Amino acid sequence: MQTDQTIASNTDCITGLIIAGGRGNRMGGVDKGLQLLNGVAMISHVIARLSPQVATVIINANRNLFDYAAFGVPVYPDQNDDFAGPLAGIQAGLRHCSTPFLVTAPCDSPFLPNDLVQRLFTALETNEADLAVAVTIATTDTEKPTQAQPVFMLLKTSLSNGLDCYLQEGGRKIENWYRRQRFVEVPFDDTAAFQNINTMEELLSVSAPAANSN
Ligand SMILES: Nc1nc2c(ncn2[C@@H]2O[C@H](COP(=O)(O)OP(=O)(O)OP(=O)(O)O)[C@@H](O)[C@H]2O)c(=O)[nH]1
Ligand SMILES: [Mg+2]
Repeated sequence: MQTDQTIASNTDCITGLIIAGGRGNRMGGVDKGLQLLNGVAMISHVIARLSPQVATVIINANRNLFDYAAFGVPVYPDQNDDFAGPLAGIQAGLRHCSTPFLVTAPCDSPFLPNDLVQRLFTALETNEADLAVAVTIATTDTEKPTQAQPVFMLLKTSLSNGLDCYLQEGGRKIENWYRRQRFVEVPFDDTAAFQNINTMEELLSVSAPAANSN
């Protein structure tokens, strides 16, 4: 059984990487992590949720690096400036990670679960995997029964060289990469916690309930 002490020591060996290196095309090309949600930058919501779950937090961003640095955590851009996708952000995170594990989360999912890291870590250890990925379970019959949430993953830092090779060879798809590893998919039934904000309409619609709530 997992005690408070083992959970605390697990936290010590995990760095949290918030990936904010995208172009934000669907939001009109803005830097999504810096957009305000209920008066606070989206990345601030992610930092607040993730930091209690890890030893230290780092940010991957490709624009407005000084603005991101103002949140008080180290900021690292992708190795190249070709916007190669989230795996390039994970590569940057792995390069600057000094713990044996890295957990990743995107900057545009401000409601991520408070038990994300603990559940990914437990599944990784139990299954003797090198990588654990969150998967959400659909609540209605009409949706796909499960949906991988691959930007939410916990991985061993030792996968860094293999990821370098995959990117070097032109690999870009995060699912294709993680499926080549010893991986485990970890089901989460709270789909709302993984809500992803990609457009201005979505940003406004998630702000509204909080503003109207009593
Ligand atoms: N480091 C890095 N992260 C990226 C890149 N492209 C996307 N991401 C990140 O991957 C995650 C999911 O991407 P999207 O939601 O599609 O974000 P996006 O690419 O900024 O948005 P769109 O341009 O509208 O697709 C977010 O955390 C993005 O910041 C990239 O080229 N480099
Ligand atoms: Mg997104």
